Amino acid sequence: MHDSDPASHPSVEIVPVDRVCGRIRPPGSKSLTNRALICAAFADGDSVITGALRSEDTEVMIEAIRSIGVVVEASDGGRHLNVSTSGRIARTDEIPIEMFIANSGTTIRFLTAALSAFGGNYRLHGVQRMHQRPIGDLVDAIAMVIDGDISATSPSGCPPVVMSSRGWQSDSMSVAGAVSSQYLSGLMMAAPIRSTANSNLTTRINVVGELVSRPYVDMTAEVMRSFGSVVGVIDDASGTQVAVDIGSAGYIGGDHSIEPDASAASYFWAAAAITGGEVTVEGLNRSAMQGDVGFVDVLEKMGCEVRHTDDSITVVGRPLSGVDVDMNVISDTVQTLSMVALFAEGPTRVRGVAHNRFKETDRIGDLACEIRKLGARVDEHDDGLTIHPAAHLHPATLETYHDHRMAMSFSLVGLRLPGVKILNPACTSKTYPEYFADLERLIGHAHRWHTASS
Ligand SMILES: O=C(O)C1=C[C@@H](OP(=O)(O)O)[C@@H](O)[C@H](O)C1
Ligand SMILES: C=C(OP(=O)(O)O)C(=O)O
Repeated sequence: MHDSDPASHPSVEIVPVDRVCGRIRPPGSKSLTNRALICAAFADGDSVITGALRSEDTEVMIEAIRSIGVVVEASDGGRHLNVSTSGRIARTDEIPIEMFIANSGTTIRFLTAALSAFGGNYRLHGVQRMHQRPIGDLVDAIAMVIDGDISATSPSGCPPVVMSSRGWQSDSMSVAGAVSSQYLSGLMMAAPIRSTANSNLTTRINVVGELVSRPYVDMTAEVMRSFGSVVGVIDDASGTQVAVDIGSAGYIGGDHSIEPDASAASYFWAAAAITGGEVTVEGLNRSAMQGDVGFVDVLEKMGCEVRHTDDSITVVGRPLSGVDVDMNVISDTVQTLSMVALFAEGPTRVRGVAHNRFKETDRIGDLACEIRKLGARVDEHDDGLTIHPAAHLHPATLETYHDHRMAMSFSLVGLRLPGVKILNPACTSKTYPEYFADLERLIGHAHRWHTASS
């Protein structure tokens, strides 16, 4: 193991820096990689995915589709994927195929929907936390259309998911969207799989009630279109109800390139913001498919200067003021923003993210708990939190709750405050195994890796 390999160290301490300045291209988007893998796995013809993310969340997706006969060949450190299905993908109606999906929400939600449309016997399970993360609304939606049985077997409708399916037998379905948008995205991507098998009709999916994290649904539609699908996302006149129509055409294999991950980029933009530095993230622009590029708009509102080009977004740190912001559509960046808030003048109120309690950990309660250890006051609300910056923050040893975004966010405080130790830094492997190495390269010096946890 390498000296600075997070896996060999129970904690890491970031050595503060004056100003973070530089350019960086984060690894490929998790959300785009896993969508492309689903579409490619069920496509007619082979696909090539370039710029893909290699991390735990994409590896569990790749292993799962391999288990139904899809051939995935990785090269260039996992960034280049050849996905081949022709004549190999098999549906088994006998022994259930076991799929281990660790704690990847996208993988379990997208696959549950896709496999229910494809048909066969499956059991999808993960780590302990995955068995506490909801999937009941998706399972209920599928139960209404499946020719077969599906259930979520942990209390409160959580995985493992067990299903025995001969496909869908309806062209119309409804799903709730208040807990996660991944249910709708999963059903959307499943529709062409079912269409090729069973139907020449358009599939209509109605969203019942609120839909969180909306940009991910538009991303799903865009990726599907790039695989030949005809998709319409329809907002009613009041702007509160969403429905999706998906044409009967199946997926067609082809070449797809993946944008750098915008949620991962948020840490680097925030590093510029809190140190008065200047960081350019390459490979992203205002019209990226990922809604999380909108994080820079919040930094701009706090006082930063933001510059956009066709192939980059730069943040220049300036004196920061607190904001009152609804982060429903960019909820993966709440932890990043909370760290920026600690260095702003005046409080920051984050709204609209009640669904953050259902992610890798409770990203409201657990986040508040760790921020308080640094000496700041935090009010916890049902839908978010208010952070009151303290005149003097103090060093602390911070828990990460097996949540990659906790570890990556806490590294930001370490850029300004000596003595911040982050426990279990290896948890960034869920979406960004090289995070600490990339941060080191950007700031130009090494972190202190600890062999004891405190
Ligand atoms: O569809 C996706 O790729 C994602 C949707 C979001 O989840 P929710 O819809 O549960 O908010 C986001 O938090 C997750 O990291 C990725
Ligand atoms: C919430 C996340 O992931 P998922 O829901 O895909 O596990 C995340 O990456 O922040």
